[in-house]
Amino acid sequence: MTLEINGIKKKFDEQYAVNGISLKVEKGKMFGMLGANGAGKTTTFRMILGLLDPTEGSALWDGERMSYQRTRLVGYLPEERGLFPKLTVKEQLIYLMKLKGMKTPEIVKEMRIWLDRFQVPEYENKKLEELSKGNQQKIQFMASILHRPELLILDEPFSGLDPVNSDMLKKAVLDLQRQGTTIVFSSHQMSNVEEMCEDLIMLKRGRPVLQGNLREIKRSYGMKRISIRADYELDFLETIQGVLSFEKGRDGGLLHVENEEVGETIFHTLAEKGFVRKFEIEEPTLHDIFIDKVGGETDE
Ligand SMILES: Nc1ncnc2c1ncn2[C@@H]1O[C@H](COP(=O)(O)OP(=O)(O)OP(=O)(O)O)[C@@H](O)[C@H]1O
Repeated sequence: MTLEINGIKKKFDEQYAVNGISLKVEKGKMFGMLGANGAGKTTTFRMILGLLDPTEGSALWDGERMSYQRTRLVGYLPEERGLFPKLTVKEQLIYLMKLKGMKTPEIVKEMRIWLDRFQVPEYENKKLEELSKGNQQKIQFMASILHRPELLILDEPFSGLDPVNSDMLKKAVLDLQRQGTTIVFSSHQMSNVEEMCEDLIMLKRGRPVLQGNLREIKRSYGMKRISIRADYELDFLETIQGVLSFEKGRDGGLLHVENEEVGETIFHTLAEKGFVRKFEIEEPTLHDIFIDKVGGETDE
């Protein structure tokens, strides 16, 4: 079972929101979709789910387009959370999961397992509006997975969660992956993608600007980051050719340079000037790469 997207495009009012994305996610893999606001992530998800028709190209799960008849196969955590504030947790999960073809006793059983796991068993009969935003999100997550989908699409699952809840959700997502669920998720928090995904795509204005295996991307990315500690003024580093940025720290700084050779030049320059307490060349973080590729701007 594979998620396969072939040259997908979506045009709204003469403008392409998604403009030629192709990718493959094998069963049991976790795939990250990154991009600034408006880059086309949600539109891509909606096409995978069959909620929007592509203008061109196709999105297939296990060789077929997603359709209402195949709804049980997929779970979706939408970015604009869609629960009923006046219904209790139990009422809405029963309503939503019946739409996925589950029966009430099975829903209640699974719901209790997950409420326990999320340490909120007392919420079963509470109205959604009585819950904090973070706890509402746990319920929304449950609504995307109680039916044990093969393919799980999570649009910004960690937004608005405190570190404890974020960790709890992260563990739950990783467990589902271990059990064989194929997961695609978007996040603005690069550290989560870095921790969880092997493969990713980075979008800018609906087009891929980077795609592939995260480790490979980092290894082969020209840009490097260098942490320096030295006892003398380092401002001159900014003027060296190939230096992309310099953030001054208390007794040193963090440099981004075009490539490793620039790093070597800097090392020799520093060594001639005096004692260097620390000089470390590292691969860029995903955050560095995102800023480099997408520029930190929004696409809207
Ligand atoms: N139904 C629609 N009609 C017209 N334009 C749309 C529609 N849906 C999305 N767009 C436009 O398509 C572009 C991509 O939007 P999309 O929601 O897919 O981005 P995104 O990457 O999910 O952004 P965010 O990170 O803010 O959620 C935006 O410019 C948006 O305004």
